[in-house]
Amino acid sequence: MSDSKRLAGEKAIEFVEDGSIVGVGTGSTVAYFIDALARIRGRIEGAVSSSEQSTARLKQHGIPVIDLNAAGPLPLYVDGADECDPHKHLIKGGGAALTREKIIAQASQRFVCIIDPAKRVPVLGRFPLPVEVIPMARSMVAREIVELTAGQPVWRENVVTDNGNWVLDVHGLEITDPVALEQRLNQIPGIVSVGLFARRPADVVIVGGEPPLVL
Ligand SMILES: O=C[C@H](O)[C@H](O)[C@H](O)COP(=O)(O)O
Repeated sequence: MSDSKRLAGEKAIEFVEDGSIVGVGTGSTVAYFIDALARIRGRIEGAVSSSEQSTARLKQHGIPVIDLNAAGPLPLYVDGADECDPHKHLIKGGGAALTREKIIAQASQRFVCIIDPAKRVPVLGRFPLPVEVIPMARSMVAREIVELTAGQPVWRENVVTDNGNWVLDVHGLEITDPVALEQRLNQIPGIVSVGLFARRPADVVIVGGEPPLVL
């Protein structure tokens, strides 16, 4: 598993443009991408980071971390996923970094998603859908989700996001229309962001293996 994550992360380096600022996601697969990026750090201007975790790793490698507001639109965003369907729609947020990830994905011209083969599914939903919520809205949002979907929201206790918020994981979904579900959930007050990347899916998916598969 970790070998396929490493192979996916290393393959993504081929998408990095010289002199650019690279958007960097979060997670164990991205950690391999950051390590590979370190080997070419002289060729890039820096990185925009989606989490404190990735910022720490980038800095350890001496890669300059640049504020998104100072960077403008990015040519490339590289990130992992918890699930990926055949339309490159994703579930993300297993590491609670979904909101900043979504912001950087939106700011990027090309989103390259790096996954191991186990992340590929025909229909999203086996992995519980993460939803970042403002703490005071947790119970209300959970009730709304129960009313709106067939899912069961579970509070991810003891987890506080980098933005100071909480996470609900919605179990038992079979997401046949990810764009519609993302839109509907986004309308509930108190939801900061939904870990569905359907309105802005990945552009390229790299599945780690020998050789890696580029979809
Ligand atoms: O919040 C975390 C991110 O969305 C990750 O990209 C996702 O959880 C996949 O992580 P990993 O590469 O560790 O499986």
